[in-house]
Amino acid sequence: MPSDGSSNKRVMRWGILAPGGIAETFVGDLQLDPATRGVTDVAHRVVAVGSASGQKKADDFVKRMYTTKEQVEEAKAIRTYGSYDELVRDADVEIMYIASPQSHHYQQIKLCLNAGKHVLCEKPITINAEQIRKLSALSKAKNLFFMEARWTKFMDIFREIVKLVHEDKILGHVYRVHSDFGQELPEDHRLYFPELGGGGLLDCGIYPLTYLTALLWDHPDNQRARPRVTGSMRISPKFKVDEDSTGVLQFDKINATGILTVNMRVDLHRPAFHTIIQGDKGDILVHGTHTSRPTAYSIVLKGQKPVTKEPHIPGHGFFWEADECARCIVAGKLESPVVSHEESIFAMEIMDEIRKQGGLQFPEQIERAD
Ligand SMILES: NC(=O)C1=CN([C@@H]2O[C@H](COP(=O)(O)OP(=O)(O)OC[C@H]3O[C@@H](n4cnc5c(N)ncnc54)[C@H](OP(=O)(O)O)[C@@H]3O)[C@@H](O)[C@H]2O)C=CC1
Ligand SMILES: O=C1OC[C@@H](O)[C@H](O)[C@H]1O
Repeated sequence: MPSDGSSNKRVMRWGILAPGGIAETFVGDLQLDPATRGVTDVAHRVVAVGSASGQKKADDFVKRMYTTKEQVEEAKAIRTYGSYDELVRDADVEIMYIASPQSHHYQQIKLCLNAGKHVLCEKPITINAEQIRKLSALSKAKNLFFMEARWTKFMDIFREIVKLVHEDKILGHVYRVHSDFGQELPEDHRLYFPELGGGGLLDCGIYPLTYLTALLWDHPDNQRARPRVTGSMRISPKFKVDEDSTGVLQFDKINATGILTVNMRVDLHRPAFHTIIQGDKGDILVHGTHTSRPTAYSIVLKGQKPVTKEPHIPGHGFFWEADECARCIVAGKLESPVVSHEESIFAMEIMDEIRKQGGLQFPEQIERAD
């Protein structure tokens, strides 16, 4: 069956800008039949792919991603381009998925919005808060939907954990959330290049920050009151990016502390948990190879046997954010309440503050917001 399934569904027509590593995972998820996740109202179809490295790279991407007999048939209708300027002029594309390094997001989001396309852009949305503030205003002026691809927030398991804490209050008063992202990376990885917006904080720190934001900043009693922030960074003298960063967020209104840690030299979280939520009744430990993709959680209440839950994830998990984009666009919404512009701006303000205290500045050409 083609990925758009039955004709009753609203099929969103996607353009893929920068077909690299993560674009493969994203398109792989778009190809899954929505019925496998119980979705019947929306579906997805890639209609165009554009690579700045040449049309051949876009062609190769399509060949690699569309391999079954039905997919090969579907791929015949996909247009490929050797530049982003040509891609954004494709009149059939409704929404653009931007999958380039963060250094390029600001300019490319502007390109897409100015061409009249809705936008889903990979995380971290920009290099700093000034850039995302400007993009938020531009998307509203253009009447276009725009969202940071903070996919973790759309996962069923993530929503389940937040519900247990906020609505069911199973941990009682939450005093502390500590979330970590550690991964050992080779020194030729893009995260070792400041001109690509490298370093641990922006690229991986966004996930621990997502947990702190959902659980504490968005706690019903906190009402998005701003935390006090203390930041610390160990910047590599050789690579000029942060290899290890910490942010401590004090939420005085709810008497709670959020701690985010990130590291590019050691896999801190394997095989244990990466996030611990601690209340006066016990803890929730969140597991998964990556903090971005929680796969299980354990509830450890005082005096009770720990209980571990591991819900089935029917794919990688990117399709949920894609479904949200489709539904918002159909409903005429310019942003999603799940990853709002306010939340993306808040995250970049926290990152700015940690970088200020830690002493990390990126090259001027990627910090500018003009
Ligand atoms: N949601 C998630 O789980 C993940 C998200 N990400 C995010 O996705 C984005 C892309 O990451 P990833 O796929 O690993 O990146 P890649 O290194 O695979 O690059 C992706 C594409 O970006 C363009 N690109 C790469 N290097 C450069 C450069 N030096 N200058 C200009 N353009 C470049 C190329 O596009 P072209 O072919 O057009 O030249 C390339 O195909 C990042 O923002 C990252 O944070 C990354 C991993 C996981
Ligand atoms: O978003 C991400 O998640 C997985 C990591 O390996 C990657 O560096 C990061 O960009």
